[in-house]
Amino acid sequence: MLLTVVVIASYTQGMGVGTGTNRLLGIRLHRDHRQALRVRRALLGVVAYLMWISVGIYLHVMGLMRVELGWLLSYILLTLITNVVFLVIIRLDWNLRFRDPGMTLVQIGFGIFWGMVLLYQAEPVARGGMLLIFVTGFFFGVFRLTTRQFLGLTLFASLAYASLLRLDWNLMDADTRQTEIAQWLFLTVVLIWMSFMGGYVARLRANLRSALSRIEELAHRDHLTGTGNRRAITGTLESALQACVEHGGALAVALLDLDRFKALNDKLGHLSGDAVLREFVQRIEHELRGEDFIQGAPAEQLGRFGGEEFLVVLPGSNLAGGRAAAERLREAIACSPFTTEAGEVPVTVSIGVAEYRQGDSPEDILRRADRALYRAKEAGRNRVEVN
Ligand SMILES: Nc1nc2c(ncn2[C@@H]2O[C@H](COP(=O)(O)OP(=O)(O)OP(=O)(O)O)[C@@H](O)[C@H]2O)c(=O)[nH]1
Repeated sequence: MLLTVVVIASYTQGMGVGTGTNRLLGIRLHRDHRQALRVRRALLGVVAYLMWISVGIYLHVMGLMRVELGWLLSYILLTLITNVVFLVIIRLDWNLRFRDPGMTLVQIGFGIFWGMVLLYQAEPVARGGMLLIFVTGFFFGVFRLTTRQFLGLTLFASLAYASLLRLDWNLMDADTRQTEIAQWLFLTVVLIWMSFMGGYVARLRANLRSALSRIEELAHRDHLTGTGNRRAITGTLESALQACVEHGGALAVALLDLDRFKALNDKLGHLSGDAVLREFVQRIEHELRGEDFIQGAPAEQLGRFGGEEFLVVLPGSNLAGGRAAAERLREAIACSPFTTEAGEVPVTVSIGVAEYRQGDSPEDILRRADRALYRAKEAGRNRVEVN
């Protein structure tokens, strides 16, 4: 009963209504998103087995199975145990040690095995219809398996069915033999076709995944300097603020603005200005190296906020720590001239620092950093001010 509830919860989640259902039932499939997906897929496998078992029960009632009820009950028990083992492996994260953590090949392999066992015990007259359901098990591989893996499974299924016919050969009359051979051929042809389709879909999926990650990369990266863009650094700031709200702790931000950059552009040209921006980012990133973790996850710590304005998020730093870090950054820029096509050029930066105060929104802390930056400019530039 519980299994059925879990299966339905996972199934409805797959249809987009499950988050609520699972929350309602107090079921959390897995703390890790990818593992939760694998649990969900394994549970969908259980649905497929339940369908298959229903077929077995129906055929038994109709007198089309060659076995007793006890055999059928043992079969049901063993297939469910197989599924529970897969679920436990995923829940305990043991699957992460395998080359394919989704265990797609193995799960389909077991599906074929158990499918064949039931097919063998069915009267030949029922097998044609059963094969229709049997091939649905292959759909689980459509998103994962390569054509070669699919063909391997096809060979396995085709040989298994051929062996089944061989075992039954002497019990069959001539008509049944003809029908069975035709069914075996159709099964093999359909599975070969599915192998190529499945491989094609898997390739499409891989292409889509790499295109998506490229788009994601582009959406978060500043084209000129290669650092995070405003969207990325704002995301970092929001996560860092959230971490402060949830776990306490300090947080400082530093708003950096290159000094008299317009004059530099006017004097040396825009291309040299661009080169300065790139070197600026390199120097700052070099200084920040090894500090880019928020709540244990890697995060973009520097981002281009506007034209020649950059934001640095300093998780764990209070105002004094933020000021010290900002001083280091200022010094890293002012310590030696920058190299451009037009020659070496001295560059300085003004920095405004603010720390997190309880109840701050991202805008609040940024507003205070901006005020401090304004004061740094007013006080003569190439300096750090805090607010
Ligand atoms: N080369 C280059 N220049 C840029 C880029 N983005 C913004 N700028 C220039 O940065 C300059 C910023 O000028 P202002 O806002 O007047 O500031 P500033 O000259 O740095 O003066 P202060 O900030 O007061 O020290 C403008 O001339 C922009 O054209 C860019 O991607 N490349």
